[in-house]
Amino acid sequence: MNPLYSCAEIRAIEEAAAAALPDGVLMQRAGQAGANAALDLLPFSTAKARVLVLAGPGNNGGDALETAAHLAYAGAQVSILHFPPQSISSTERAVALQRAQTSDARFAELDLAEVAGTDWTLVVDGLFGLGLQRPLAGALRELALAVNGLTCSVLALDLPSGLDADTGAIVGPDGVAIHATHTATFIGNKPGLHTCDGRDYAGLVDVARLDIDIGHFAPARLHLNDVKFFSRHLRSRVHNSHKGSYGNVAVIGGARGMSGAPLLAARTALNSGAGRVYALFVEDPLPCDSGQPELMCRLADDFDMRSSTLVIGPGLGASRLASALLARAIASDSALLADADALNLLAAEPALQAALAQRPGGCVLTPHPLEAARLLGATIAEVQSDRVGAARKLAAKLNANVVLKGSGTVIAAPNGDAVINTTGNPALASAGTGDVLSGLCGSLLAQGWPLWEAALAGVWLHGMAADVLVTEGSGPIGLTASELVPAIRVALNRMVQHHGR
Ligand SMILES: NC(=O)C1=CN([C@@H]2O[C@H](COP(=O)(O)OP(=O)(O)OC[C@H]3O[C@@H](n4cnc5c(N)ncnc54)[C@H](OP(=O)(O)O)[C@@H]3O)[C@@H](O)[C@H]2O)[C@@H](O)CC1
Ligand SMILES: [K+]
Repeated sequence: MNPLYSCAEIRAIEEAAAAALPDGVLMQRAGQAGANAALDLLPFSTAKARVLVLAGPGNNGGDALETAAHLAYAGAQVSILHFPPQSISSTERAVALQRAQTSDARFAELDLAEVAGTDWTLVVDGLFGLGLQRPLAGALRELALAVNGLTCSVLALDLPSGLDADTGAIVGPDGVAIHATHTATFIGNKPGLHTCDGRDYAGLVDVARLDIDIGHFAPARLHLNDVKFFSRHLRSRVHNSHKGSYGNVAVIGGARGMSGAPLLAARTALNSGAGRVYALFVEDPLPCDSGQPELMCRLADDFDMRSSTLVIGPGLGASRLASALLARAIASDSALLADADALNLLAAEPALQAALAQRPGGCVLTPHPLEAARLLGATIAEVQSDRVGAARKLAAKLNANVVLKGSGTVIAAPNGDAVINTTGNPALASAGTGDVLSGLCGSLLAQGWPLWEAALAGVWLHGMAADVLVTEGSGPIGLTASELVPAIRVALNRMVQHHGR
């Protein structure tokens, strides 16, 4: 189910597979897979296609040389910009170079103006793959920038050069990477293609396993999110049920001047199926939500927390009252999700963190990178430079199911299992979308979902709703968090119709 492998794991698989195969076979297969992916992007009459192949000094360059030879044999006009190795080449790369040299591909001495000024049909990026050691600098940096200025398709072999395969961060500081429209990645899928800058730089990702025996692949601890991970909890509703069958959600937040956040979370909880939803305010409760009168607005201090799933944090503020409410919520036996200001209070109060970590039932935390950084005592840059690592660290530290939001949201469990989400788009980079996510996950918890599955499904549905709205033209520019609420309802009902029991 969509496993993701670290650089070290891919190297181990490749080594074991190569030992059982004749020399150079894996590179030949990678080159063939690269050529197949490239041909999919070329016009039917390949003779008209002008393809620029960038071949770096290592084995990624070897893949590119194999690809170039195949494309030339297929009739494309291929220009190779070749960066020979500084020291000894691998044998398979030397063979690939020979193959390219005996094909009709042209080894070109192109300057940047020619790269930028030619009407290429496709650029194939085989500069660097797993062996990138440092930021692209000098002429290579200028070349990457020139390629990024082109409007044609760009196919990255294994991964976009300049990107870290494990983290999805551009190798920096102040690094650059090739901005690919497509990536043909080899042996196994890689986390860096799906989080941080990966989603923007890798484009559409296709995995070529290179026919490696499945026995060489160890079970992965990191996956892409998949409906199969949570579909058994998608239940059709039974006729003989009532509002008490679908749980209570209490959203605790709404300090003075911040009533919108808990209302967004509460409306989402209601529209995603919770039986009763309370919007609880730190002070000055609204008499009701006129846009959603089904919600019950109350003062938080008076509320009995025992019979509801608790979503604490949206607009909670940082007052002593807010902190006391958080302490009560943590001490309760109820299912708990902490977001926004609750996370900031936690970061500021080690005693609350200790209480949370000892909570027998665990919890869900939904930090954005700044909130995660505060909880870890790190910087945002440190969190973003290893999102999966940061989410796992936080999950272990606080015994929590952590949803680290951002491009390629990471969901990590205390036991180290982690998932990167694949739905969602930049429309979600707007105010209130986090409140919607917390209300949605809280609603699933109230309906009996376990913490892990509620987090996976919540993140999936939230992103899916945004994707559908963007397809319909309501975003990504200007989509509002409120618009997600009915779209989530539709997405959830469709999923239940399709997968539910
Ligand atoms: N092994 C296999 O069987 C298979 C491997 N496969 C393919 O091989 C790829 C891995 O190959 P790889 O290990 O040779 O690394 P790769 O990414 O080509 O770069 C290393 C070279 O780059 C150099 N260099 C690094 N950073 C640099 C920088 N910033 N600026 C300038 N130079 C820099 C570095 O030199 P050095 O650091 O020593 O100076 C070295 O010369 C993998 O991603 C996949 O595509 C597939 O064919 C399947 C089978
Ligand atoms: K590459």
